[in-house]
Amino acid sequence: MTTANDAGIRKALVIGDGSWGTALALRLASNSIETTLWSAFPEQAKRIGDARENVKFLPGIRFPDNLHTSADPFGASEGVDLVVSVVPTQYVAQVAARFEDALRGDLPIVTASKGLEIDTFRTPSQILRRVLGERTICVLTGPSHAEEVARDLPASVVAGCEDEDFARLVQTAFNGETFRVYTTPDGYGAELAGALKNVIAIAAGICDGLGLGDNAKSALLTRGIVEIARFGRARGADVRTFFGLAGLGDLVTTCMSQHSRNRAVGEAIGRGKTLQQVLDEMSMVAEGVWTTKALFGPEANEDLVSMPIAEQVHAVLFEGKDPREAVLDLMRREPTGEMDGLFEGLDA
Ligand SMILES: NC(=O)c1ccc[n+]([C@@H]2O[C@H](COP(=O)([O-])OP(=O)(O)OC[C@H]3O[C@@H](n4cnc5c(N)ncnc54)[C@H](O)[C@@H]3O)[C@@H](O)[C@H]2O)c1
Ligand SMILES: O=P(O)(O)OC[C@H](O)CO
Repeated sequence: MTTANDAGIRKALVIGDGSWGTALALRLASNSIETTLWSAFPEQAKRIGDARENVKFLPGIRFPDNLHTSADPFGASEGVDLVVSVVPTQYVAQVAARFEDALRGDLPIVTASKGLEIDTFRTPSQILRRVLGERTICVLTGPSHAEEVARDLPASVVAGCEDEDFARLVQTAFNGETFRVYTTPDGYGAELAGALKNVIAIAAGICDGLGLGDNAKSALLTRGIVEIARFGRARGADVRTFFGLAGLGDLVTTCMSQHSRNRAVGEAIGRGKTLQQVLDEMSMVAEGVWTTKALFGPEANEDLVSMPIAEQVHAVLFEGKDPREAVLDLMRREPTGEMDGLFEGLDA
């Protein structure tokens, strides 16, 4: 099997020192790539470097010798073969701007953020292209909680890029015995699926918080995937992507996992907390909150297809609707066909 070094990847930069950036940096380092984990905050870069562990966002995992830390965009970018952006979506633009002069013009980028920019409805890839200029971008996404990946528990993800050579390079860079990477040309669909599943995960958490049982949660997941796939199709994504690792796979993990921040936000709200109370208690990001907002912002509404679950999540999070009322409103809707409009006109 071709190794990352055989494929010419010897030095990597991971932008973003959260739990997922750290887990991905560890993954690259374990594939014998000299890796730098870049932090937006110098004191945090120093703290991680001194402790040889990301005590704040991924405690308990010791850094190997080939994993370095930095808060300097120029030093961190020097001589790198691979750049990975893992910044919470609302900060991608401002962080990318700090790398504008440091990253040479044609260097492709991997993005592993899962969200949508609130005011613009841009995906992380679109934000990166806008700030750093037109270039090849590969989306790395799928069911992958950092806490498990960092402990080398088996996981599978997908590397999505129209440039299939780059998707294969990314596959080689990250692939390993406990981390199996597939490729797909539908990077846009994979990125949309990864963002939208978080909205459904908040709804799943609300279900948990209200104690609605397993039938309700299964129904929610199944209707959730139909809903986000329909939206993806309307936006030009390949509907099949939503039934792969980036969509269904990640939806199941996020809706079921005790690690999921999005599910946890929903659960706390289902138990009676307000969104503000929940966010005040969190140091990590729950992207679904902002993606829900983006879905109902001016840039998304234009071709918003029917998204009944997302609509109710939006009403609960941002309009103070009682979650029990939201569930009732979902159940009282006019009965419809199960897959209406989803696969019409597609080849068998
Ligand atoms: N955690 C996971 O298991 C996981 C898995 C897959 C994808 N993701 C995605 O990865 C992205 C990063 O999430 P995470 O879980 O690594 O983060 P995190 O919640 O663990 O940590 C928060 C991150 O935000 C950064 N941050 C806070 N304020 C900032 C600011 N003003 N400017 C720039 N950065 C700031 C922090 O430095 C830190 O890197 C998200 O889009 C998330 O959806 C996370
Ligand atoms: O903890 P969450 O809810 O942000 O989910 C993290 C990942 O997207 C799971 O694949």
